[in-house]
Amino acid sequence: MSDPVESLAALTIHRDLDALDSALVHSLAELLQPTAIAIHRVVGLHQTSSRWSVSARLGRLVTFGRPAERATLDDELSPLHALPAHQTCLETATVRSFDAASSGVGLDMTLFPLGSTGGPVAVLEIQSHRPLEPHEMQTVASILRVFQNFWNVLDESERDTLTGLLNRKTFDDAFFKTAHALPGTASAAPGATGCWIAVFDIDHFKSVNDRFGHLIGDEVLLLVARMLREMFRHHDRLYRFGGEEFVVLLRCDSEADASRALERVRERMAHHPFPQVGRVTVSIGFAQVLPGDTPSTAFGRADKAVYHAKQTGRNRVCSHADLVTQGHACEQESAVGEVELF
Ligand SMILES: Nc1nc2c(ncn2[C@@H]2O[C@H](COP(=O)(O)OP(=O)(O)OP(=O)(O)O)[C@@H](O)[C@H]2O)c(=O)[nH]1
Repeated sequence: MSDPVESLAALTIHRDLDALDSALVHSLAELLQPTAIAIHRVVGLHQTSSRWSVSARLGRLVTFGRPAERATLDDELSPLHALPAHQTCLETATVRSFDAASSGVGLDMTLFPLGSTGGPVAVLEIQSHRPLEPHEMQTVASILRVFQNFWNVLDESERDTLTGLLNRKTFDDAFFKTAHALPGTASAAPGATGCWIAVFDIDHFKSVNDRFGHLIGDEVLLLVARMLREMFRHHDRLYRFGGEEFVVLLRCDSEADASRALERVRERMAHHPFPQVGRVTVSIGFAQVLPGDTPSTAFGRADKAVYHAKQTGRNRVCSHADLVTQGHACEQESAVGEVELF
């Protein structure tokens, strides 16, 4: 077993949550030399719609007697009950160990709950040809305590305090990661889907504050954020950019798919009875993220489209591509460096 202190030092170099999960998996793999190791995170807001998503994995992880695939779309992720031992580990927040005969995967398997401030949110799975020794279990538990504290600090720094959505500060990094993996780019993964950026702006929000007060205004912002989380897939990234403006990075196959998803959100919002306030509508502008875009060029196009939606009646979804076709905007707005970086 290599040095646990070195493992902790390697972990705490990272400032990115995805990288932190991978670093944990790598550190523990070096320490324990297991057959496979993975972190299963719970995604989705509600018990019924929650699913497992493998956020980091090393080795040939076996589930149900076959290698696990890293699924990318919500529909392809397993519901919680598909991994009953993992679900119990999560719900009881206890470490669970299985020998090769009882694990269901033909190997020894140990499951550790991973918590956040609100309770367990993930399970660390270690598969090996031998049971973990008591001193190894103790070392893993200690590393996980540091990992979780560090994860919580990073997670909090990436989120908007009112809504819990990602904050603007984290947008650029996520944008560049997405833009570098777009279909047609050198680093695109096989089967990569396109990406659209959408800007949501609540209509006449000042009048909500003026008529009902800031507390009710905040409540509206919270409800809008929750509806966005419910209506987008877990791999779509949701941001509050401040005030009543929200931004979504949306993975879709086509402009028509993006438009349909956004139209669904607009419509649901417009029909939702907001307590005390009644009807609240949003204007939405969207644009395809193109290879070579910077965060500001892509945002600038979506922002132009949302401005058009406001000018033409609000409670509308407008595409920048349509503005170009109709002569309200020009394609050159995609040129890198044309819009100032924020
Ligand atoms: N309650 C609350 N209000 C906020 C917050 N941040 C910004 N606001 C308010 O959001 C309002 C935004 O108003 P405007 O930018 O004039 O836009 P609008 O009234 O939504 O009008 P349109 O966008 O043109 O439909 C302002 O009154 C801000 O004070 C917040 O965190 N909480």
